[in-house]
Amino acid sequence: MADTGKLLDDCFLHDRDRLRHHEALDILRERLSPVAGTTRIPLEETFGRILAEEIVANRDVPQADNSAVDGYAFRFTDHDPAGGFFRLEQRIAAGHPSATEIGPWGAARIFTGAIMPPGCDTVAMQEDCELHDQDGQSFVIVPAGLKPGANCRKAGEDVVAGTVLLHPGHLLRPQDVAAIASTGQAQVLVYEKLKIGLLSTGDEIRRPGTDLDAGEVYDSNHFLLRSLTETLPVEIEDLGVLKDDAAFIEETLSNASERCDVLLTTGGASRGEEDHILTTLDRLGKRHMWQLAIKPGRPMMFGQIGSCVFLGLPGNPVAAMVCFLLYARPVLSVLGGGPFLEARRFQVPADFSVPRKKTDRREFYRGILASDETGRTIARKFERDGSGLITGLREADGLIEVPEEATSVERGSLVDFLPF
Ligand SMILES: Nc1nc2c(c(=O)[nH]1)N[C@H]1C(S)=C(S)[C@@H](COP(=O)(O)OP(=O)(O)OC[C@H]3O[C@@H](n4cnc5c(N)ncnc54)[C@H](O)[C@@H]3O)O[C@H]1N2
Ligand code: MOO
Repeated sequence: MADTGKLLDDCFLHDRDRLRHHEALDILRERLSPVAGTTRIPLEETFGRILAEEIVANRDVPQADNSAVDGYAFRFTDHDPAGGFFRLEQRIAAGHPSATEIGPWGAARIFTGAIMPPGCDTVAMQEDCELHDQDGQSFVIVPAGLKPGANCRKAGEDVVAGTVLLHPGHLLRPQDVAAIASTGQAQVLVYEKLKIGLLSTGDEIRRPGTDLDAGEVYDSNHFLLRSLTETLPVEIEDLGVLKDDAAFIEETLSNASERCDVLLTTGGASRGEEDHILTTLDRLGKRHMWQLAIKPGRPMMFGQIGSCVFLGLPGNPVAAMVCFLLYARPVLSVLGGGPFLEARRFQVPADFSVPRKKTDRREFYRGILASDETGRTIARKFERDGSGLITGLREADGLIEVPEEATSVERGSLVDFLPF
């Protein structure tokens, strides 16, 4: 057997000596801050971007009291004396407000979204009303039972002028963009997209579209990580697949670190002689964390080359995805100006058991949500643990997290579920 004659400095490392999941998260949460610049862009381009300014409503929304239905507007205090019998005086469509005050026992034909005429405070739906013509005058008969202010939307009932709608660092969702639009703001200050250099490593890795020779595998991780990364506002530079050649890896990483905010690699993270990522990082920059007490994902690596953040994900696809969701996603979000997007969790009863689990490490199983016979949500475990099985990721709805101190998982006990 080939022997390098060198004892690796981590060969006796136990999980209890490795950095724990929460220690790693605490370090990342405390030490990271945004590196992205800011830019003012048109509102239509802001979906999925991270806000860099406070959004304050400079007007009431809606701007004025208006009708919520197609119907007839009247003054509520007139209802009893008029016996619900109102003279039709005006017709008001949306976008065509009337400045004329409604007369005593008078009503206005009104349409959804039209501004209430002066004096009116209540609207009856047209389906509930009857029309009546007498001596060339139209009347509307409004039934009893409406509450004062019914079917009238008040000025400012959605947003009052001066309200802070959104804070800097918010990842803009469709409803946020709509809220900004509703206040009339057309340009928004957001963070620039984070520049991410994405690269795979390994002599055996090939891009789809070419034939495979013996021992080669397709670069599924590139597509996994590209898709995961694109859920954040990023600009991806595809740095391709790096051969296991130390000099070439060093040159590529060194050049890329000058143009990218972040380098995201997959493979070569552990300590085989063919795993050059770690040694290259040590030569070019600083390694801050490596080797976590988790499964899968143990060889996860954090560092920097100059001012470029380095995230070295393991090569096994399951480990790559787990590490991306647990660590890379919050890191990329913070660097891009956003929140520390820690995985959300809820508790569900386990519909599986694990008789023996190693302590001192946190384990993440591929979890499938199902319903039991009473309709209660339960979590199943994808039965095979292999870190190379994309099938488990595909079948799963999320991850089941089992903490360090657990020695087993009993069927029926509550487990943490982290949805994808
Ligand atoms: N002696 C030890 N061996 C290994 C250890 C260890 O601690 N001691 N750790 C294992 C664990 S855990 C993991 S995870 C893997 C990850 O190590 P690397 O990041 O160095 O990954 P590679 O060796 O490059 O590849 C592992 C595996 O994944 C496949 N791979 C790599 N890149 C891709 C890609 N872009 N797309 C699809 N599949 C990819 C690769 O072919 C290997 O099968 O190391 C264990 N070994
Ligand atoms: O922990 Mo590795 O991360 O099994 O796949």
